[in-house]
Amino acid sequence: MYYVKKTIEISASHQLRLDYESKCENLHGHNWIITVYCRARDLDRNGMVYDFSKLKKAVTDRLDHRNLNEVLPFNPTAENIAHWIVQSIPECYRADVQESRNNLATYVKDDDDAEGE
Ligand SMILES: Nc1nc2c(c(=O)[nH]1)N=C([C@H](O)[C@H](O)COP(=O)(O)OP(=O)(O)OP(=O)(O)O)CN2
Ligand SMILES: [Zn+2]
Repeated sequence: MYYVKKTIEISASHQLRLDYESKCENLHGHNWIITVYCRARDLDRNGMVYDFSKLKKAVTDRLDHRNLNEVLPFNPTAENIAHWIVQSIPECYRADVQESRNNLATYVKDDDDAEGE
């Protein structure tokens, strides 16, 4: 199995919809660090699991310099964003979404989800 990992930095705002009072319900921004992990049993005809440039583009085109509430159809928590990235990129099995130095969420595809790879 081959593995690649790409780290991408984006700037984006969000506000969380929560069932308790929180400052995070106010619109605010982060310089997010997103790490995308991909794997493939075989390389493509270019000798790659997934082109690093294309991985960056897949994330930045959709999220960079955006209000995440406007471009994502779910509550934009770090966990939900990590899950969305894994679902959006077929070769991706894990995503780390870091809001700040202190806050990081990871989603890892279940083995059950990986059937048919
Ligand atoms: N499990 C999650 N908890 C929180 C999320 C999240 O996505 N998943 N997001 C937020 C907010 O986006 C907020 O920006 C971060 O809040 P907080 O940790 O309180 O930020 P601080 O800068 O005050 O915390 P430091 O510890 O000083 O970095 C909230 N929770
Ligand atoms: Zn936030």
